[in-house]
Amino acid sequence: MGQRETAISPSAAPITPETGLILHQCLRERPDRYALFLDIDGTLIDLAATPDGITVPAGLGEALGSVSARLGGALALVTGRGLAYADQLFAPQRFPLAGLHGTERRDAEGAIFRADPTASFIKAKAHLRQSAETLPGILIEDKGAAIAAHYRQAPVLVEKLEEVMTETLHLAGKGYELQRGKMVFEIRPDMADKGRAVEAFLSSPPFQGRLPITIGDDLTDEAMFAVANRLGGLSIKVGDGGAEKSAATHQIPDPDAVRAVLFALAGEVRSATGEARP
Ligand SMILES: O=P(O)(O)OC[C@H]1O[C@H](O[C@H]2O[C@H](CO)[C@@H](O)[C@H](O)[C@H]2O)[C@H](O)[C@@H](O)[C@@H]1O
Repeated sequence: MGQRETAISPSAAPITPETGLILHQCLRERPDRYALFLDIDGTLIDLAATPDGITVPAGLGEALGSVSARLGGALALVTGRGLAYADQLFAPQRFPLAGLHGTERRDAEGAIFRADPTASFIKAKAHLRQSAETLPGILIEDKGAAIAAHYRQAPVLVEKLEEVMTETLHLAGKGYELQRGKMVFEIRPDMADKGRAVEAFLSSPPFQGRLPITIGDDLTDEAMFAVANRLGGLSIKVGDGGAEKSAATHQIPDPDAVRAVLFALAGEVRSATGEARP
């Protein structure tokens, strides 16, 4: 599981010009108008060599809690991680959350929506695990209703792994699709995506009636960018995405720049309410 920093050292980075300032201004000036949807890996938390190698910066969970309070609770995490994994990263804080790229979702009332893996998907996962034994460096992350195969430790195997994932998808049968991401292939149910998760959140309080601000760094985040664009919100891509095209209308350099805005807002909320820094 991801490491958490223990020292209290919220980022002292200045807010990055342009997008950082726009984001800060929207959330500070119109907290009743916007809802915030945040991806986790590569957006809130720096990427690491392995899925469990991530470090949650000190004070980040508390900062998210303060920003959420400022937005009347209209802050949700929308991630490829499972619900339980994402929750423990920010505990004791707990937020509305969409996991496995929207396959599972916990709304603001705590109601959970999820899909069970089919029997053919369970067999397909066993096939993938067995095939990966012959692919040194390929790391399998079984997330229950979805499964990821990471090639960050063995980039030369990308083509071979893609073949294995295509076979695995075939075995999984109807209702599943291949999701590409940063040095990873995933197989997940095709009935959900991050865009549909954002729409589902927006259909009930405290998100309802607000404009979505969606922030993410990867291909899976494109679905939520499209929703934000269609509804007149703000879509923000973290990093330049290399050769990948993005529908996002705004760009911010890196997770540090995202966190700078969140820590600044959280500090303002605490000053306004007279709360001590955690
Ligand atoms: O939607 P996200 O919150 O961005 O989650 C996407 C995937 O993130 C994780 O994989 C990525 O981050 C790892 C840790 O930094 C990195 O080693 C890997 O190469 C990245 O692809 C996670 O392991 C996946 O389950 C998520 O779907």
